[in-house]
Parts: sequence; structure tokens; C-alpha cells
Amino acid sequence: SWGYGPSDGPEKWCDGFPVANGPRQSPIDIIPGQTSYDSTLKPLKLKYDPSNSTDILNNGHSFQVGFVDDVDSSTLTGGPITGIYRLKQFHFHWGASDDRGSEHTVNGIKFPCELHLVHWNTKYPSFGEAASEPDGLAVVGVFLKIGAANPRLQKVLDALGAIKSKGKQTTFSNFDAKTLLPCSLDYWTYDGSLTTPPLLESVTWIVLKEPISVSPTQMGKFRSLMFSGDGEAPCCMQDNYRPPQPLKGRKVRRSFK
Ligand SMILES: NS(=O)(=O)c1ccc(-n2ccn(-c3ccc(F)cc3F)c2=O)cc1
Ligand SMILES: [Zn+2]
Repeated sequence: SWGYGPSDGPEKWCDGFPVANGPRQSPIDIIPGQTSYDSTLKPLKLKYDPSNSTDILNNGHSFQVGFVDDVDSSTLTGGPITGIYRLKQFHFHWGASDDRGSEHTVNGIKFPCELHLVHWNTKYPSFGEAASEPDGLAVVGVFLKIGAANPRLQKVLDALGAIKSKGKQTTFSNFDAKTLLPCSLDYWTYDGSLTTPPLLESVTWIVLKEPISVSPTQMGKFRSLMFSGDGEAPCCMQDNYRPPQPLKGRKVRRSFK
């Protein structure tokens, strides 16, 4: 299947997933000077219940923390979206070195890592159904910038030892995803897609302007994971990011002056 290497990486995804060349692909390069302030955009409202976190999984492309999503207890409302979206999972993308790793870029600048909090629109019966609807998903993107070690992030990183290789999963309870958010919820927003196959064009992207911090040592912990499963040739999980895609006339709005 697909990956991030020279033979199965982003340049090859269009072979199996023709939507890769579609009109609303993600990520994009955000050029702040070309975004438009929209005073009708509402503040983001993120309400996360720590008791909803369930597990942490190495899926062979990244690792993700899963949430109970059969009730409205961890939700996204407000912002550019209407209705209630439920948190399904969060995961990250990162580089082999601190000079790259984020999927979205700002004025062409890459961050070492990017956090994605994936939500689905409860007007649809399930995540799977929502994932194929143009207004089905909303992903909040948060940049990570090299600085002081982030103690809240460390809780997640301390669990990675148990899920080193593809397919490994372990329980991960009582994690408050809100602790991974920066102080300001100012954001850019645009209509886009999943950034990995199936690349479905069903995502309202909400990218926060303010990054959170991560230390070089903590970045090393991300890179200690493996794309490969036990018994396969070991392959470090790094550079698991898709580069920016053509804007194709889309408008990027911002919630702040
Ligand atoms: N990087 S991201 O844009 O946040 C992103 C990229 C890919 C996914 N993703 C991959 C498979 N799925 C998925 C899982 C179950 C399902 F029923 C439908 C899906 F699209 C999914 O949502 C979810 C999020
Ligand atoms: Zn992602």
C-alpha cells in the first residue's frame, strides 16, 4: 500500500487515489498576507472530556490517540463550522530533522511537527459516513516549534515505548487533549482534504496561528517509532508528511485582525 518512501510516497499516491490531483487537496502553504479576515467567523469552542481517551496506536503511518465518539462529550463547535463535530482521534506528522515535518507551511516555512485533532460532523451517523461528505470532517492543526520541553506532550511521548512498531496498540486513558492547545485559538481556515490516502475532500481545515513548544529531545522520541512491523526490515517513522498542494483558487480566511 502507500507510504512516504521514494516508491510509495506522495508523488505516487495519485496512481491509487486519483483525487490526489483534485480541486481541494491538503495541506497548503498558508501565506498570511493573502488571507482575508472574516469578522463573521466565530470563536473556536473545543470541549474535550479527558475520560474519553481510549487507546494509542501505531498505524504504520503515524501514531494516534483514539477517543470514545458515541456521545457528545468531546466536541468542536463554533469556528467556521455549523453544528457539532465529535473528536475521533489526534495524531502527528514530523520530520527526520527539526528543519521539516509539518504538512501546512506558513510563508513556505516548515515546522518540525504538526498535530491534527480529527473531528466528524454529527449530522452523519458515523465517522466513516462523514468522511466522504464535503462537510463531514473538521481537523484542527497545531504547529509544534522547537523550544522548551512540553510537559503535556511528554505524557503522550512516554507511551510510545509500548507501540514502537506497526500495529501495536495500548490503552491510553484520562488524557486531556485540551492540554495540547496553545493559549490563543486564533486560526486560518479553508476547505481541504485528508492529507493521506484516501485523501477524501471532506475536511474543513482549522489551522491555529500560535504554535506549541517541543524540545529537540522530545522530537527524538517521535523518531524512535517504526513504520515497520515486528519481523519486517526496521524503518524509522519520520518524514511522514505530505508537501503543500496547489490552492486551485481556494480562499483562506482568518479569524483574527
Ligand atoms: N492527516 S489528516 O488529514 O488529519 C487525516 C488523514 C487520514 C485520515 N484517515 C485515514 C483513513 N481514515 C478513515 C478511517 C475510517 C473510515 F471509515 C474512513 C476513513 F477515511 C481517515 O480518516 C484521517 C485524518
Ligand atoms: Zn494528519
